Amino acid sequence: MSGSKPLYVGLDCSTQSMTGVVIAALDAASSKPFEVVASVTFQLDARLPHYGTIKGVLVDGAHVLVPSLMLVESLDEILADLSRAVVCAGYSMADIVAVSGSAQQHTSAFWSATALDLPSDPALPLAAHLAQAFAWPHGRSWMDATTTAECRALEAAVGGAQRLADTTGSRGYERFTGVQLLSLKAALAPVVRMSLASSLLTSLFLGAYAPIDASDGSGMNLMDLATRAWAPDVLAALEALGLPAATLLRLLGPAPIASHAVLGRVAPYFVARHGLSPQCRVVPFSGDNPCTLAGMGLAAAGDVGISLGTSGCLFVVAAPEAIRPSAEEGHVLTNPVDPATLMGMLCFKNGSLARENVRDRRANGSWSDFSALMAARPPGNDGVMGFFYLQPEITPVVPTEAPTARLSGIHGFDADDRPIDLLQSSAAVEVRAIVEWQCLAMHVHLQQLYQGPVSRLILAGGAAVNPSLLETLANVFNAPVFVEDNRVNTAALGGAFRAQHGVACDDARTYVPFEPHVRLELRATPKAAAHAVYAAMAARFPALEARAIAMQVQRYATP
Ligand SMILES: Nc1ncnc2c1ncn2[C@@H]1O[C@H](COP(=O)(O)OP(=O)(O)O)[C@@H](O)[C@H]1O
Ligand SMILES: O=C(CO)[C@@H](O)[C@H](O)COP(=O)(O)O
Repeated sequence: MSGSKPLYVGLDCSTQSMTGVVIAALDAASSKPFEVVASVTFQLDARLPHYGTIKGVLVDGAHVLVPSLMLVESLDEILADLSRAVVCAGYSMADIVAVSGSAQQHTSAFWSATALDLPSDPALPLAAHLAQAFAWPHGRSWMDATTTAECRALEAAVGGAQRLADTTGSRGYERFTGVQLLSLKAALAPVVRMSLASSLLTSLFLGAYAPIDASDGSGMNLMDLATRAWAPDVLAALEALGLPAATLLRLLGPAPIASHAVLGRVAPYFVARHGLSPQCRVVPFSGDNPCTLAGMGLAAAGDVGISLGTSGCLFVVAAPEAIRPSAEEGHVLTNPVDPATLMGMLCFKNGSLARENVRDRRANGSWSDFSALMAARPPGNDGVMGFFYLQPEITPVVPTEAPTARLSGIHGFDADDRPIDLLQSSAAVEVRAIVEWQCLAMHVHLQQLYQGPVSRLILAGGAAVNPSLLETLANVFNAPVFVEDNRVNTAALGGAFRAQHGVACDDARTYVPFEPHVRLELRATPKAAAHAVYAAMAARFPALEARAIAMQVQRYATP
């Protein structure tokens, strides 16, 4: 039976999980602009154990990899789950007007076939049919940090880190595609085309290699932020470093496409296998952070979005004249729902997995024990501060030639800034230290990227349910904390909004403003006394962070 309302699908293929959300657009008379009719999710490790991933990735020496077929299979699986949920809700998959979605940013896949060929038999799973379609079984994860030398070489070849940032929105970053491809330059012969995780999913839906969208394209160190085409001077610099521009352009495909474009209709395979309508439109997938921004409806000046997924990412929307890409840290990306504005972003790698490390060592693997330990110490931890580089960190950029893949360590300081061993402190001290460090790092580094006021924080991601984390963020930033009130994955919801927005733009044959009408729920409010404590800690933070990093660099330099 058809539910008769138009449906839009948003998927989110993140580091550890795959999620699907279906929304129904409601008519103008309704008090709500949309309703969530289905929402399904699974963990990649548990659902697809044959790929052997741990928390969504494979580690091979210093490299962090993602099996490309796992991404393919996760699409087939989530559509099967969604189709059951949609029918249960009284709708049909044929009611879906458009699909779009989000994927972990920067993660790559390398194709070997000249054209993407989907199964003609709908009974055949996608992954079985595409088993030979990739030049290598694994692409590089966004967590791969092995390309520090390539970052510095590209920056130098372009004319400096600031020049690369001014052109592409970011200085050289290890996980970005341009430097990753540079490190692979000697091995690229069998590769016909590369996709980001986002454009891989778009390609599957279309049944043909899809262009990369401009928002995920701005996280590659390859796209000119102003023209939204592949940057000629970066291509020339890469050629000078031994990666021919012709090879690169073959791999990348055409210039990035506007994130609100409709690229075509779903391939017949999805009609026959999953019951989608042959008229169902495909709007390009984008990165999970741009989609989270869309799902939060982040628009007002002073709104700061924070995604607490595997990584921790902050973002703000700014007019181009109000935000300058920095050679120090952070990224400027295009806004997936508004071509006239940009998205400033900071990313921290030591987010959820670092907290889990402390939870497992100190709190019996239990988030409620973790919160109880937090509550056992006062805000400010009596002056104790920690720095938890359990994996090579993205922010701040380490000012050294040392490969960041090898920099790691936990560093503690007492109230007088003397080094202490946090592993020897009480469980409560270490638990509070990691949470306060993460919140302070976000606050202090955001000020480097964005100097405007912060009127509210809007949170998303798996850890946005943790009350002690939300309370600490409110107190550190001195701002109320909100979450989107549908209690579904915000990146997937943003994908569904983007599918709907793409259709509106397609129907109007022009860009139309994005109006998500998101409703937010207040979850934490700042307390003046706690904020005063954190303001004093924020003042100590830069010098202690520099000391922590210097200790790591020294450790690396000492054989
Ligand atoms: N109650 C909780 N408190 C803190 N963190 C949590 C809690 N529940 C889940 N998480 C964190 O959420 C993370 C997963 O978030 P999610 O947004 O699903 O990740 P991704 O989108 O990167 O796959 C887990 O690694 C876990 O540490
Ligand atoms: O590298 C980045 C952003 O630049 C990460 O944020 C990835 O996009 C992974 O996202 P999550 O799985 O943590 O949501």
